[in-house]
Amino acid sequence: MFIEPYHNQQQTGQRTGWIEVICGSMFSGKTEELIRRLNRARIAKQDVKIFKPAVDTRYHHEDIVSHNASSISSIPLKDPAEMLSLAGNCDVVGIDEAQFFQESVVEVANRLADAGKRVIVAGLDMDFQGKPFGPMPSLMSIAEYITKVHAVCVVCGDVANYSYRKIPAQNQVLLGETDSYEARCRKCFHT
Ligand SMILES: Nc1ncnc2c1ncn2[C@@H]1O[C@H](COP(=O)(O)OP(=O)(O)O)[C@@H](O)[C@H]1O
Ligand SMILES: Cc1cn([C@H]2C[C@H](O)[C@@H](COP(=O)(O)O)O2)c(=O)[nH]c1=O
Ligand SMILES: [Zn+2]
Repeated sequence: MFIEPYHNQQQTGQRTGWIEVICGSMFSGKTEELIRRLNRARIAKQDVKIFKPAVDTRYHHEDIVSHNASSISSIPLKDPAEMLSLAGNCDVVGIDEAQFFQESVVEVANRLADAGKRVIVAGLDMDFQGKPFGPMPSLMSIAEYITKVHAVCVVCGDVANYSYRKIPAQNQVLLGETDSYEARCRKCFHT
């Protein structure tokens, strides 16, 4: 269980920012974990801003919705640079489906953290071919904290870290859920 780190701000008088990445396959609980952390921040009376790529219209145009139907409202964006102005004076920035943003989201996350904000990023670390997805490897490189969550392999019940595509499409971006994808372990992904 991830516990919010304690950052002593008394000594410097300045807020210290940082970046957390939540990664894993589809159905691994990334969105649930993101929502859990953001809800806890709100309980702590922190001002939270939440963003997702405009391309992700799967369950809802604006809300972030988990496969288990928990949800939180968010602002859909085409360009990650918009986060810099929209974040304003907030304490915490949440970003879901980060794999769909351009590489510039890496610089934006750094700038938000440098400005003293806690930045929590969730996204797929690998695509359906088992290849690193979009800006996720770079985001993991610059993050202070990384949490890899796991699904359950629907074939054998083992720990799953791959998103197996059930249909023949070869383009990297293809929105979908259980209709097009299933969580699989290493062995079942490759057989
Ligand atoms: N194969 C699976 N392994 C684990 N959870 C699954 C699986 N299939 C469906 N789920 C559901 O998905 C939920 C996680 O959803 P979500 O947080 O949206 O995951 P992610 O954002 O990583 O795709 C689980 O709590 C569970 O109810
Ligand atoms: C593996 C893979 C996934 N996608 C899409 C499918 C879903 O719409 C999202 C992932 O959502 P989740 O919250 O992690 O379940 O990404 C894709 O476009 N390409 C892929 O290779
Ligand atoms: Zn398996």
